[in-house]
Amino acid sequence: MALPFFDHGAARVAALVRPGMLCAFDFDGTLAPIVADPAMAAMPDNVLRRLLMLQRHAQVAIITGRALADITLRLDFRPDHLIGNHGIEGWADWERWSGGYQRLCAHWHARLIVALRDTRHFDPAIVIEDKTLSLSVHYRRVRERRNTEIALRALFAGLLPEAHVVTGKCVFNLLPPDAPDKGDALAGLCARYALPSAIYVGDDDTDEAIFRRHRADWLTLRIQDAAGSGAEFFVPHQRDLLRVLDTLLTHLAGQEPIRHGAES
Ligand SMILES: O=P(O)(O)OC[C@H]1O[C@H](O[C@H]2O[C@H](CO)[C@@H](O)[C@H](O)[C@H]2O)[C@H](O)[C@@H](O)[C@@H]1O
Repeated sequence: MALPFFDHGAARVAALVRPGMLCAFDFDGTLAPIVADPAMAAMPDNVLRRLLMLQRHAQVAIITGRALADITLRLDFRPDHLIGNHGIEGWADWERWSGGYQRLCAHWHARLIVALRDTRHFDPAIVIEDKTLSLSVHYRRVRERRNTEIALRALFAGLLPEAHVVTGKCVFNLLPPDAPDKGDALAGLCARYALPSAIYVGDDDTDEAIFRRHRADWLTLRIQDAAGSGAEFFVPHQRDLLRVLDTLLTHLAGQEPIRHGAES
């Protein structure tokens, strides 16, 4: 069970936070507030300012479910590491071995487009986000979410080869079954760059691939607690991210916390 970060996290932060560590974040719902239209998601300036300050003392990574082509356009800074498509995209050699994933996703995409044309069974507000190496099937704007979830799950169960389906916020993510996940991505970064420790902040089921690893050199934090989450700590709201970043800055740089308020 995850513990409230601001009540119970101090000792772990003091033990793990040190210069040169990795500070890694999910994007949607973590660095950027959730909005109804995925195309409108953006990181607020007060988050950007803190990430830039963090980069003076630590390496900053973003590990997102979005495609790299998409996330790159949404960032006004260059993170030290950027991994897309839930852990698949962004490695030095990923293009060499990702052709199979592209073909698989193109095949699923074609099947889903045909099936979703049947508006007796599927709400026309369902939207497929084609990310080349994975698909996201969004249903935020449908009339009946519960029925839509049931109908979509039945549709996905008929896909061959079978997809690895990860739920999210009004979305089903369809991933190649043998693809690396976010846990592999974070472990890969730590190993490749010999990083002394890592903190990871995420908000979603796709981040559980990191949370459930329970490594002593990782501190994991979920935005909004969830039953069964493997995260070590949680904070209740996305807006609490600012205080989390300030806590890290205070430990990394001995910096006075930034005042919270309208101008923060
Ligand atoms: O791993 P993440 O960076 O959190 O990406 C997860 C998915 O985020 C996006 O969808 C979610 O955010 C949208 C914007 O706030 C929201 O409209 C949608 O309902 C959410 O599911 C993104 O569109 C997906 O590709 C990511 O997989």
